[in-house]
Amino acid sequence: MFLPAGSRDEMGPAVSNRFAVMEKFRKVAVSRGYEEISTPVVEYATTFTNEYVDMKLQNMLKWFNSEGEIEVLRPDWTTSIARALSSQERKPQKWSYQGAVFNTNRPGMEYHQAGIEILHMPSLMGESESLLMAHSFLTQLGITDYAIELGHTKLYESLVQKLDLKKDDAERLRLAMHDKKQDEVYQIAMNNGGKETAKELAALVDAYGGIEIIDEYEERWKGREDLLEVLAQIKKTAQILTESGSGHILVDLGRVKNLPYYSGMMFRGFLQKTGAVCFSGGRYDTLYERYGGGVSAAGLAFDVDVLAELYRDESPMKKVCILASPDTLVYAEKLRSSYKNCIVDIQTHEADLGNYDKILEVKLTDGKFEVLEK
Ligand SMILES: N[C@@H](Cc1c[nH]c[nH+]1)C(=O)O
Repeated sequence: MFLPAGSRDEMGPAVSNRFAVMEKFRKVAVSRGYEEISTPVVEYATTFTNEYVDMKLQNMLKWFNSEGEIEVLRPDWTTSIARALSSQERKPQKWSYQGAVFNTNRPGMEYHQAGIEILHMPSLMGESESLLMAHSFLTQLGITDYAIELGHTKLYESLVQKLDLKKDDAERLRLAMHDKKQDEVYQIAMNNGGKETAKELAALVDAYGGIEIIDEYEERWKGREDLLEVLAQIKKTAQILTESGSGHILVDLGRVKNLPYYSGMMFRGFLQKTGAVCFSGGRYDTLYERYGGGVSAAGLAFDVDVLAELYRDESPMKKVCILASPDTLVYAEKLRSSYKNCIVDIQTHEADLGNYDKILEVKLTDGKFEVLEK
């Protein structure tokens, strides 16, 4: 009633689990050599709607500023970070970040990401590091049953090039491909070009599953060096991940971009229990063209809300409660230091005492302090 539709308050474990996930992320990122970056939550809309990024204004939380320019609440970290880093030296860089992103399409409008961006690293190094970092972070969170899905923008895009598609049809086809609507993909392709391409694209809808799909497509695409090169990249990445003990690997050769700026390999992490996407990312070299020249760039972002929902503290601290009054508070405060690595909560008798491992009461009788265990 007192909040705009979609906005919500959070309290208790929903908040503490999120912070716990964020703390673990920070530890892993810092230990792998990432520097930290933060950009403002309010940006110009054009940072995200320009032709290089091409995100949809309709999904952004926006208003006019006093000069009549549209400002938005950050809908995407990757684009903001590209803006912020556009004038940096051209040498390998690894950045990590965490915070809210806003999108009117999502329930709650505000959601939380923790992510990494890797710049000026040779091809495959950025992709592999992103995924190895994901593995290491998920392992720290105790999540081992997840799958990594690998795809690449160039497969679908090079097949579609053979069609003569207007902008609207191109978007319809992309959506049909994204939703894996095979009949619709076939029809749109048929109406805009040749039967051969329609058949190839329809088949690509099903090119989803274990890594062995690559072998099948190596046969199918014999002689098409550009496509074979992409398959080789996916295969090499899968091999690096498998040899490093990372999650179960899947490929989706028919995957289309979920964000307009991807320009190479794309990846997602799925939790096997729920099927939820817990991270998403890819290569996006062309995003930097807006700022004067492409840059080798890859990264990914974790959905902190999805991870927080799963989070369980494996070794929770013991909870000690000390019951005190204004007369015994100073003594109780000193008593805290006797309980190292514990949560020490000073409370009064009105507190709910059901949730502690130990309850003590400080009593003052005839000028003497006494500690009683309850
Ligand atoms: N910004 C992307 C994730 C990403 C980070 N770097 C590259 N991609 C997203 O929100 O899904």
